[in-house]
Amino acid sequence: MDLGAITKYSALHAKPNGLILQYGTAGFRTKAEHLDHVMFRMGLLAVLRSKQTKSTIGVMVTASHNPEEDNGVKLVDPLGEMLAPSWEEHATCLANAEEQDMQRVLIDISEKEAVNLQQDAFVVIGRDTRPSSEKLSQSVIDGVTVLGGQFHDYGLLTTPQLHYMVYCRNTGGRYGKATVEGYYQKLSKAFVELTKQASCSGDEYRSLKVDCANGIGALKLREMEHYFSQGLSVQLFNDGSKGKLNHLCGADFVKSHQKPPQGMEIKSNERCCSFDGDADRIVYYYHDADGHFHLIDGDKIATLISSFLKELLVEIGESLNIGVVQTAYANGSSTRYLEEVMKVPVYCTKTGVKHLHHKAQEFDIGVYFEANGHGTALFSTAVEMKIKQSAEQLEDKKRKAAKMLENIIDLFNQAAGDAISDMLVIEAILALKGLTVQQWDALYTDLPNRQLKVQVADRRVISTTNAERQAVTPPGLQEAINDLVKKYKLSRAFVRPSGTEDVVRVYAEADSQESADHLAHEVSLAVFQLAGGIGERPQPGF
Ligand SMILES: CC(=O)N[C@H]1[C@@H](OP(=O)(O)O)O[C@H](CO)[C@@H](O)[C@@H]1O
Ligand SMILES: [Mg+2]
Repeated sequence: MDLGAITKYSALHAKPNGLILQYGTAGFRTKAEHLDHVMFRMGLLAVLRSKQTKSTIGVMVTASHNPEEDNGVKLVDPLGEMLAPSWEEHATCLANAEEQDMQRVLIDISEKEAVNLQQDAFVVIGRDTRPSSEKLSQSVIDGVTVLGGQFHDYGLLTTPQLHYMVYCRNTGGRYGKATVEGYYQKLSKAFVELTKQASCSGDEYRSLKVDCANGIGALKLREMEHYFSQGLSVQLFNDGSKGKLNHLCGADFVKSHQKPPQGMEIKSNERCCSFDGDADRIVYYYHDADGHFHLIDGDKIATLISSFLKELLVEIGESLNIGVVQTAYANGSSTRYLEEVMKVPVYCTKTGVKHLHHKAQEFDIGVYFEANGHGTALFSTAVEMKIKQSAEQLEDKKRKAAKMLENIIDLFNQAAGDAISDMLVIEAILALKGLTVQQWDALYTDLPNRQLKVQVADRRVISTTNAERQAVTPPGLQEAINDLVKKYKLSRAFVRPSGTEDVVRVYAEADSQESADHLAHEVSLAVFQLAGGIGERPQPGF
């Protein structure tokens, strides 16, 4: 470690005095102008992690669905997954060290993690389309080079594409080729094969309107579209040519406001979807003949996918264990449908995809989705091998189903939730099953629900248990919630401190929108009173 060089370069990426940031659910995220030193230091950290794991590590510069002025950074571990929790702590320490303490913190991390500093390091970098991203990714590169690491800068990429690259590079190309071209080819080949097998859907089903949140998804989908145009034609909206990133559009806007994005004209019963700013989330929606908006969120996507996979397994005659992983935000109707109608076991984890991803790895086939549309399906190596064999050995109908499953496996991005990959999976399933968007929506009816935010002095006063569904502290809060929930039918409510914003989130659902709204409001008041609310008391009405 050339400590002299590190100190010299670090001074060029100086940390603003007193600024403290946390490596949160999705890495560091804040106003772009506060992030230069964090980027440089994450370049350093990625080199240490790469040396320690003897693998390629990824660094993604993005702030996903946040406003255009924000930015962020996260590290991607060897198999394309999120950074290990112990390294999240190192990331926080390193990002917050004052200039004069930097060297010591770097040495501490190296010693604690037994990093062999003589080991080679390789880091791959990607960035989204924010105006600040190019310069910030250059700061990451500065950090990588000053510690003697080698790197490949992919430039503009969706977040899941970067996860894919890392996974490919660390598995000797078995997962796919670590190029954008390789990504397009792998997914498109699987998709076109699948749609060729679809007999029951006419051309009218094969087109889709896509709101790209004025982000990277637009660029990448445009590059990719001709690879799969045989199976699907996409019409892009909010492609970044005029609107602002994530402003009044994108998956997060559509899900949280439960209304269509601006800048997209929707005719009744047309199938539409929205990506978020870095294209790792997707939600679907349509207007019915009466002009009512219908949202099809991550829960319904998980239901469509898991029911299709289950049907294929039955046809092939394989009894593999399949599980669905959700968070407390999953609509109660979806959980009930999965468990009672589909007879699929459902598990609930804490919020944040890393928790869902890890749980999903426990099954032969694990399908995980957050209600907001971030998710994918994971297949164990044994399952992949078994299905490949079946696709060659079995007879006729069974072989056809095995072949279909083989292609579906290839179509999923198993490194991370991926809007483009999920979109193609959904389109393939709808085509193969001959389902319209309305028929898909009709699988079950969502319980009306409401999400609210409450400002408190210190959100850490709220601690939770049971996958965040019950509050342990402050005293009396859970009892108050229990009493309120009892007043409504089919009701459920919980509160938790957000991991990405300085707020407490309140979630409520009940048998009518009015009840869900009332319950959410009453729970907000309880939080305000018992957990140190600040500012104006929560007001009714939305
Ligand atoms: C209710 C909700 O949607 N929460 C989001 C949000 O986390 P919070 O910890 O709730 O702020 O951002 C996370 C990162 O993008 C995402 O994983 C999660 O689902
Ligand atoms: Mg995102």
